[in-house]
Amino acid sequence: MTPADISRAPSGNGCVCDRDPGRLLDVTAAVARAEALCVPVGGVETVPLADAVGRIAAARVTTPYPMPGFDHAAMDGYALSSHAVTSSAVTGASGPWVLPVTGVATAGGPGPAPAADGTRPHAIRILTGAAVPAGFDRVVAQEDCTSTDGRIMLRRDPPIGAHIRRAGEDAPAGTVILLTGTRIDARHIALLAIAGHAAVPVLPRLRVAVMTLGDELVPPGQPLGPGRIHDSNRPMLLALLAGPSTTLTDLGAIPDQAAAARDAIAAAAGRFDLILSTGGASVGDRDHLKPAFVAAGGRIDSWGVAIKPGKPVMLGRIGGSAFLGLPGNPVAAFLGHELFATAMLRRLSGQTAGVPPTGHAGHVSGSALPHRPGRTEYLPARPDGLDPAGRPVLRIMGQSSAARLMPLAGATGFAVVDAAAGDIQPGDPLGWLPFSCLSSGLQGARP
Ligand SMILES: Nc1nc2c(c(=O)[nH]1)N[C@H]1C(S)=C(S)[C@@H](COP(=O)(O)OP(=O)(O)OC[C@H]3O[C@@H](n4cnc5c(N)ncnc54)[C@H](O)[C@@H]3O)O[C@H]1N2
Ligand code: MOO
Repeated sequence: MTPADISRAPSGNGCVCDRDPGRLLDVTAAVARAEALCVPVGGVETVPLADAVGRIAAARVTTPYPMPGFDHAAMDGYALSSHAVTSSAVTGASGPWVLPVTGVATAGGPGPAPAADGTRPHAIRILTGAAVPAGFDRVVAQEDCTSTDGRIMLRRDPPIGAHIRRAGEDAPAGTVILLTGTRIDARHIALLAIAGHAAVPVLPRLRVAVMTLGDELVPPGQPLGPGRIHDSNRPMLLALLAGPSTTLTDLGAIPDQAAAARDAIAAAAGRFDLILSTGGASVGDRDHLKPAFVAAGGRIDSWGVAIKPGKPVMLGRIGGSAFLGLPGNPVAAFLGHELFATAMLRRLSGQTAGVPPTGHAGHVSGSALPHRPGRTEYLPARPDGLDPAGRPVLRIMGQSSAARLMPLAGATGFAVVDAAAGDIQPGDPLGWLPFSCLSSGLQGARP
């Protein structure tokens, strides 16, 4: 196909998709479509625990043991035998009681030897973590008794089970300790380790590629000519996407030429689970993304989402890859990652939904904000205390713009203005979408 042919392929609002091309998609519907373009990856790798942080569990894992594995002392002190009845409720007597101490149990130690004369001890010394020997049913902390000449004197009456952690009280043997689709973090590593698992089944890394479109783009470190800018979207997206569960490929900056965009997209098709681009997504004469994508053999699912910033988003599939075409404006590209790329990566890795695209409810605006009904608007913001009614307040970081990186850098998430809302007054409700790079990122798991 020649560049002239490519320029005749669908452009502007004329996407190859099954909806009214003149209408913008609602953000929740657009995220659902983005997810639906992604087929969960198969396959399993087994990795040692040391390499498992950030990977996605490919199967559920159970504990072969009860956790804890045996009854053990929760305090340093003395274990009392079940026949050393001290309770005033049982004996009618009241303390203090004096008991001989005739053995010792330490964590990991063999425990007290049986008495040669067959007598049954009343009390043994026991240290935190030591198995409670058979026949003992209470532990008294050493602070709660006095010890002299191999005897202890108790003033208080420890109830049955005092300071004993029971076998299986955390989880019985066979309990599922890791769900398929969980993004593994330090807590899961601890669970796997205590259950004796040295390795864990995880999904293969997701293959993700990033390209930027634009004649004006110059890599950081190289001199700028007139009208040129340093490419910030590609390093930003690569930084957002970097992690143990992805293998990233930098496809570089592609000039604003239809054939160059087509060739770059065709060369990437099918080699990755997800391909992201920024720029060239709008309706200008040099915005080649849509026609080039079609010319490369891609199927456009949808184009145009009712969000601000970042309206000209293209979703599609090409050669087995899901494709996300984001606008060039840096805040729009960042938001597109938060809304669409994170949802697509979750679906590819078999995870359940994370934060809804309209954010968590319950927050309010700290200031008046102009808003025209139509698009869901995302404003860089940060939490700023509670209002008199106890509701969390969001402070907007500077004037709204699709291109200003400074407010974004000062924010910890997006305040979300409902598409149907008019101008916002202080105290009006806003959604809250924390940045994925500040939280644990991909969330949720399926059983
Ligand atoms: N007539 C219309 N014009 C525009 C519309 C529209 O509906 N009608 N939509 C506007 C909206 S909304 C957006 S968003 C932009 C997005 O357009 P593109 O995706 O084609 O992006 P570009 O034009 O290529 O770039 C926009 C802006 O961002 C800068 N940029 C691009 N790439 C990078 C990068 N990798 N790193 C840093 N900055 C980048 C670029 O220089 C431009 O300033 O279109 C509106 N126009
Ligand atoms: O919706 Mo586009 O990202 O402003 O300016």
